[in-house]
Amino acid sequence: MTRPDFSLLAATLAAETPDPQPWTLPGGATARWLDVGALLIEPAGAPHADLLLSTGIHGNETAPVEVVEAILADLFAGRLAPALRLMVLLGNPAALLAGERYLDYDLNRLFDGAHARHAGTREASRAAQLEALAAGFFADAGARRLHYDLHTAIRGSVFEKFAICPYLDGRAAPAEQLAWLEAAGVEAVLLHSAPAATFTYCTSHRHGADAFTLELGKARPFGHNELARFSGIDRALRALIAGGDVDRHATPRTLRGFRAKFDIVKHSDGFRLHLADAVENFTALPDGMLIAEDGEVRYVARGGEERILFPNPRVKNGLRAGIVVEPVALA
Ligand SMILES: O=C(O)CCC(=O)N[C@@H](CCC(=O)O)C(=O)O
Ligand SMILES: [Zn+2]
Repeated sequence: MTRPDFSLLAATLAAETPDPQPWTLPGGATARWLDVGALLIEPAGAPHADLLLSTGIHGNETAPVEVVEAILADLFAGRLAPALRLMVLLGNPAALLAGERYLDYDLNRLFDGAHARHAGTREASRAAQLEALAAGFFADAGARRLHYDLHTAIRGSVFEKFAICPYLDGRAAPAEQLAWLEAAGVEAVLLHSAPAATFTYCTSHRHGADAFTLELGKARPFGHNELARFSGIDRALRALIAGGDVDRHATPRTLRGFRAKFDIVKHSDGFRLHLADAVENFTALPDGMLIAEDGEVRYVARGGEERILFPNPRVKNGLRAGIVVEPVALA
């Protein structure tokens, strides 16, 4: 992958109200800004799918922004011809500019209406705006609705690239999607066990999208990403956008499955996490280990099969400070 010659962040920050005038891309597709950090690209012919690609939901996670920028640069130059309807959303431009996960509140805890409980924060109004853009996009969509929300993680990980499938209200994750993720270099998938206020739960639950949060490596500032490490997802997205053959009967072969067993919640400033900063995502937790405690509440590992994901004692009180996961067979 080469570094893109188009900056979605710079283009987004250049105008408070983007020019809504559509323009034609080489090959006949059209592009237009729908709102701040929201681009819609429509193919010249009938679309084979409707794809929402979101990135920069967290302002410290910059590599996926560069992956998407490189794809956009090629679409704009006619080096890549879209065969699907594509909406690109740059989640939190102000936080990206600051290089921070968020400014006032974690944006990925404010979807599916949760923004109403945090009115007045900058992220609450952005979550409402992104939710409305997603609703508008999927209102005009066909049957094949996709949403990939691209992230990188604060910690290193036993599985460098992994996907998170939001709670599917009792349905199984589609095997064809899991196979696509595997082909994109994803090594493991976490299946959530409960609704959440994340962007992917919102688009899955409200709009019937096959939606996944993708964790593609370690979070680093702009200018410090090794883009070669993102070539798998880059290739897979380009093939999808170009309308490459999709095997609807494909099944995953090597992908490891996990399910969320319980959340570790930070209730107060007294929260203590008993894991060093160097502990990676998906590290196994020995039976009986005290993972964290908060006053009377103690989080203890049971059975020896459990692993830790996203341990973070610095989240706001009331939010998830880690997830304990366990292996599960993928159907
Ligand atoms: O590295 C971390 O601690 C967080 C990485 C990240 O932003 N993960 C997402 C996962 C969303 C989901 O559960 O679908 C998040 O925490 O928002
Ligand atoms: Zn993130």
